[in-house]
Amino acid sequence: MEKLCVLGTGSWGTALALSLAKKGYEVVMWSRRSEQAEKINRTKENTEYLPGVLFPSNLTVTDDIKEAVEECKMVVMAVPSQAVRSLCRQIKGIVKDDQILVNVAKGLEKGSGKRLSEVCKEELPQNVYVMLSGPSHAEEVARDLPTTVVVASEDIEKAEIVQDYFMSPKLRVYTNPDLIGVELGGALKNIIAFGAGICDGLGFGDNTKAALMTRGIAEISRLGTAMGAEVVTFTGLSGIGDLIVTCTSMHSRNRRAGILIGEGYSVEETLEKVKMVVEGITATEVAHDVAEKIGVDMPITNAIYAVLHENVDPKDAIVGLMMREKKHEVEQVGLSYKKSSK
Ligand SMILES: NC(=O)C1=CN([C@@H]2O[C@H](COP(=O)(O)OP(=O)(O)OC[C@H]3O[C@@H](n4cnc5c(N)ncnc54)[C@H](OP(=O)(O)O)[C@@H]3O)[C@@H](O)[C@H]2O)C=CC1
Ligand SMILES: O=C(CO)COP(=O)(O)O
Repeated sequence: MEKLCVLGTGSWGTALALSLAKKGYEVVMWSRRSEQAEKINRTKENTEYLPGVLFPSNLTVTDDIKEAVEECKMVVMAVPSQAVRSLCRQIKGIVKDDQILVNVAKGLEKGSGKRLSEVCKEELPQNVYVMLSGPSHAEEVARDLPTTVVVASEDIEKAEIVQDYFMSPKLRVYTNPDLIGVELGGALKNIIAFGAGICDGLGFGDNTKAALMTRGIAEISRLGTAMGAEVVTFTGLSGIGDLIVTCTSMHSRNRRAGILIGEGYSVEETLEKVKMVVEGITATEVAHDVAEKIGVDMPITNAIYAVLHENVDPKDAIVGLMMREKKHEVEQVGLSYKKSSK
C-alpha cells in the first residue's frame, strides 16, 4: 500500500486524508499536538475539527513530522496560510527533492504579500509545488458528497500525478496551469465571503449578496490579472465556483465570521466563537496593501478593511459602496462605448 501524508489535522486536512484513505493509500497525518494525535488514534475520530466521521484503519496520526513525511511521493500541507512558511522550515532537511508539495491553504503571506507558492519556493526551492483549490467544504467532502476541485502547478505533469491521487467517484479533480490565478482566486474569495456574511448579519437580502458576489469577482479579476493571472481562471472552480460556495454556505468560517461582525460582535469575540481559521480577515489586510501598492481599485476589499481597521460601521461601509462615483459595468466595454459615441 503506497504511503501518503497530510500535515495538519484541522478540518480540511482531515477531510482530504479521509478521501485518500478511502482510496486505499496508507495515510499518515501529522499533528503538532501529541495529545491530539493520541486521542484521534484512540477514538478513530477527529472530534475537535470534524466530528461524526470515523477513521479507517489505514489512516493514522503521528506527532513526529519525520515519520509522517518520509517515503511519501506526495506531501499535503493543510495548515493556515500564515503557518505555511514555518511548516516548510520544519520539513526542510526531512523532505526529499522528488517529493511533491501540495498546498491546500488559501491565502497570501501577511507582511510580504507573497503568494504561498512563492513562500514555498523560497523555503524549499527543489520541490515541485502544486496548489489544490476549488469549492470544497471539508464537512461535505468528508461525507462523500460529490465535489470538484482543481490542482494547479507550473509543472502540469506533477499536477496530473496529484490529480490521480485524489480523483475518486466522489471527488472530481481538474488540472490548471495558471497557478497564479488559482492561488489568487482561493485567497481573495475569502474576503468577499466575509463581506457576504457581514451583509447577512446586517439583515440584507439576496439582491445584496448577488451584487457583492458579482462585483466581488470583478475586483478579484482586476487584482488577479494585474498580478499575472489569466482572467479565464476566475470563471472556473477556483474563482467563481469557490466564491459561490463560500458566500452561500453555513459551513464557511469566513461567512460565519462576517455574520457575527454584522451582528455587532468584535473581531476578537468573532474569532473566539468561530474557533477555526478565518483566512478572509488577514487576506483583506494583505489585498488592501498589495492593491494600493500596484494601483488597483478594490472598493469592496477597501470597505471591509475600513470596517476591520478604521472603526467604520458596516452599515456606513455599504452606503459608501453604493454611493461611489457612477461607472460602466464592464470597464473595457465602457471605454469602447464612449469612444464610438463621440
Ligand atoms: N475547511 C475547509 O473546508 C477548507 C479549508 N481550506 C483551507 O485550508 C487551510 C487550513 O484550513 P482548515 O483545515 O480548515 O483549518 P483549521 O482551523 O480547521 O485547522 C488548522 C490546522 O492547522 C494546524 N496549525 C495551525 N497553526 C499551525 C502551525 N503554526 N504549525 C503547524 N500546524 C498549525 C492546527 O493545529 P492546532 O489544532 O494545534 O491549532 C490545525 O490542525 C486554510 O487556508 C483554509 O482556507 C481550503 C478548502 C476547504
Ligand atoms: O475554502 C473553502 C471552501 O472551498 C472553505 O471556506 P471557509 O474557510 O470560509 O470555511
